[in-house]
Amino acid sequence: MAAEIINGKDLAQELRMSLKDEVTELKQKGINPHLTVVLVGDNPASRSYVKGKEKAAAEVGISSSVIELPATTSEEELLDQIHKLNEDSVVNGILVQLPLPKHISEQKVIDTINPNKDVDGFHPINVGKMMLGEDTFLPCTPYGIITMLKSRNINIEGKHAVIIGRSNIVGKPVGQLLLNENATVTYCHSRTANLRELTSKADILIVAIGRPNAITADDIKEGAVVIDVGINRLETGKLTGDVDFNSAVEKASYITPVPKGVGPMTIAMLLKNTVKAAKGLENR
Ligand SMILES: Nc1nc2c(c(=O)[nH]1)N[C@@H](CN(C=O)c1ccc(C(=O)N[C@@H](CCC(=O)O)C(=O)O)cc1)CN2
Repeated sequence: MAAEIINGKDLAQELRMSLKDEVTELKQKGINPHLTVVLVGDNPASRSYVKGKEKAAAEVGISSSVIELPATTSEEELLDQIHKLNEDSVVNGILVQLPLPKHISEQKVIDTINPNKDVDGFHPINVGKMMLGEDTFLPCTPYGIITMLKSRNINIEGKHAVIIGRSNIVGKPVGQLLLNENATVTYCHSRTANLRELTSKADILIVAIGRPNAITADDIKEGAVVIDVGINRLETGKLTGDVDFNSAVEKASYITPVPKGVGPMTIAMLLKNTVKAAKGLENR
């Protein structure tokens, strides 16, 4: 039987609707969540993601501002900008769109963001808290993946989760979040030997390779849950994931599509983190 498709676009829409109610209540208490996104350079994909973030924020009543800086911006100028945003009491959430131009250290920039405004959940303090299982801002894509699994009551505890990819944004943190839910986690990456031997044992397979259709039905176990994090733009203009959807859908129990899978959830979780950041102020 073909897998159930977990539609991230629909789930993200549901989440936005419930966030909208929460934001309305916060505003009645005088709390106005505000997100500031910093975009450096003119990467068309980044620009389009930032537009998506602005639109989604407006939909739930979160005010947002975008600071656009040229690709020639120096690291020092960017860090100065972050310091200003850290000090600005109107701003609850700060997000620096990645990737940054090569001459700027992404880690230095992330380290400079006030951890209480780090709605991406990338600051080392927030990463540490996540590892310890403490309440914190969770990175948006991994948080979206866990939310997708929970939306279908997919059992994580005791399951073997295999992650392909070890980026700081997706691979590493999603493995940690699954471990926090008592999964047994295996990380695979470009140097992994016998990849198929590992992927074919996965109850939950998270694919974040960055190569179109790299994983096919032959790589997965019958009944596996397959989460495709890849977003690859083909020469034809078509968007495709890292998983060969047409073959995998016949073997998996659940699968996420691309587009309309994990991508929209990334933005929904960012809004959730921004509301959390604004609520933090209430408790101080
Ligand atoms: N500071 C950050 N930078 C980046 C992050 C991040 O979480 N924080 N993640 C990615 C990009 N990203 C959000 O920033 C993102 C990627 C994809 C989507 C999305 O909705 N994709 C759609 C398709 C959109 C299209 O047509 O191109 C989908 O999958 O349906 C949203 C956000 C890297 N940078």
